[in-house]
Amino acid sequence: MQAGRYLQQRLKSFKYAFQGIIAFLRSEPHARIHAVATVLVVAAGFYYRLSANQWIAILIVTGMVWVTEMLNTVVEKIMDHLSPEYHPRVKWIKDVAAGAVLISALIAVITGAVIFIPILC
Ligand SMILES: Nc1ncnc2c1ncn2[C@@H]1O[C@H](COP(=O)(O)OP(=O)(O)OP(=O)(O)O)[C@@H](O)[C@H]1O
Repeated sequence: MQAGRYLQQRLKSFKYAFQGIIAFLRSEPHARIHAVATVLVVAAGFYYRLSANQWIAILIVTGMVWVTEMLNTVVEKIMDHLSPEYHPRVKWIKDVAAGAVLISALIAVITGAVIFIPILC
């Protein structure tokens, strides 16, 4: 009985998490750009038969970009909700969150270049 209830709760949590991913994809144009980029990179990975290590690198940096972008969006929404008017502290919070996205995107681009440039040249 207890185990059944526990499992039901976990399944509900998964459902809410999936609803969050769908909400993010629906409402954020950035998310759709990431989705297209992810599909292209994965297709290129299969086409060029990447090694296991190359796949691991691609998956880690791709995941990093998605996670930082989603958390950055959450930070923006929280701040817009709590403090819609201009405030230097809000600027700091949003800029640092955007900086996290920029770092993950730069690392992803560099990793992609390290993997795909030797294959293409
Ligand atoms: N309430 C605010 N107070 C101070 N600065 C803000 C505020 N809102 C936005 N900013 C500044 O504007 C920048 C962009 O904020 P915004 O919330 O529009 O994000 P964005 O990157 O344009 O996101 P999106 O494109 O998803 O709307 C922030 O990084 C910050 O420098």
